[in-house]
Amino acid sequence: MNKMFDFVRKENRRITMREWLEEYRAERLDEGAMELCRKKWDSIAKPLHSLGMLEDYLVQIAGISGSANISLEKKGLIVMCADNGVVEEGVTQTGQEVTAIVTDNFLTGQATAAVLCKKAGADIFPVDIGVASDTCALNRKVAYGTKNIAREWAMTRKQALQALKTGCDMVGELAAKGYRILATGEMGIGNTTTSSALACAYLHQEPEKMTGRGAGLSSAGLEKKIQVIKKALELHLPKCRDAVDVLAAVGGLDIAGLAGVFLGGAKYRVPIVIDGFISAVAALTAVQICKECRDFMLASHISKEPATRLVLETLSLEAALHCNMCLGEGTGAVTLFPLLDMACEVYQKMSTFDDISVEAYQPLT
Ligand SMILES: Cc1cc2ncn([C@H]3O[C@H](COP(=O)(O)O)[C@@H](O)[C@H]3O)c2cc1C
Ligand SMILES: O=C(O)c1cccnc1
Repeated sequence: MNKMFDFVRKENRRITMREWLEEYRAERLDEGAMELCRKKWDSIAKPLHSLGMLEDYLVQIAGISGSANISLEKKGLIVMCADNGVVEEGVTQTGQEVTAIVTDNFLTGQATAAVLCKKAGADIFPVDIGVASDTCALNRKVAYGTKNIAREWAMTRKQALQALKTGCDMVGELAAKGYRILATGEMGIGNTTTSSALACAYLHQEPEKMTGRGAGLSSAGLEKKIQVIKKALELHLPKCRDAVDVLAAVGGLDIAGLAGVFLGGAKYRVPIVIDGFISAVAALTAVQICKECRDFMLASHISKEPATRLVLETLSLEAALHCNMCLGEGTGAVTLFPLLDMACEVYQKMSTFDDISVEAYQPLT
């Protein structure tokens, strides 16, 4: 047994983090439930497939939950909050202390995602998975921030695995409490830098193409950010053996936690909504670890960060919203909730062709 890995209790026996990952199994979509859902849509008194992607989202949700009887009553947003050591390279417009302030604001209702959640009827679950100071969020701290990727690995492989498991377990806990759909969000100054680094590594792209201005970086700052990502990739990638190593080397605890949430979606049959660029990179990370978990993801919007399209294309996922948003926190993902609720209302409540008189649908002569 490798002493490097922590012991955790599972099913009355002790398994290592590594064994946890090896034992992880994604469920498969329920084709029967999807077919029933499609048939129900086609029976509703409206032109066929006229709600377009809204119908497709619900078909996918039926496949994920394993039932054509869809309910989105209980909705939640998991926000993974963590600091990123690379901030000391000057790759962001604001300082690291903003992470803790916004993290606390999720619970007081002052952060943007909290306002949107309230309006959308969703509960918000901020998780402190690695903020550099103590916060009021749910304490699942793996470390007080990561190391600077321009100099060393962001975290150890063990920490990356712990963060993955933390995210996966969160989905299990919320599924047990009746949550039927979960959105993903993050708060971590500097995490567009780590996201771009991961996207470059997984998609074999150059930083120039995959790097944007994050939360409002100057042109000089953007050039610096690209050079920092280049340096980190050159320094660490040759030593990485797999996707978890890449995550540990140039990622962050926020992204690792979210990747775990995506793995959890496929394990516990819960639809997980992708937010913007950072969340999409976490989804990509999860798919590098287990490709089947992709079927349990719903894309919400296309972030303004330039690499988002390529990441979503790689995942073969289409997003309904094109709002030019670039805020993070889960704001784009939560914005999809009211649309899904409206689709659900039509799906559950509208008359079918069988219910109504067919003559009413005959053209007037
Ligand atoms: C006040 C404030 C609130 C935020 N809420 C989300 N982000 C977003 O910006 C950060 C990523 O951008 P970068 O890599 O440039 O730091 C993340 O924390 C993200 O969620 C915020 C950023 C700021 C400044
Ligand atoms: O798309 C995102 O996730 C994003 C973009 C900029 C800043 N924060 C988040």
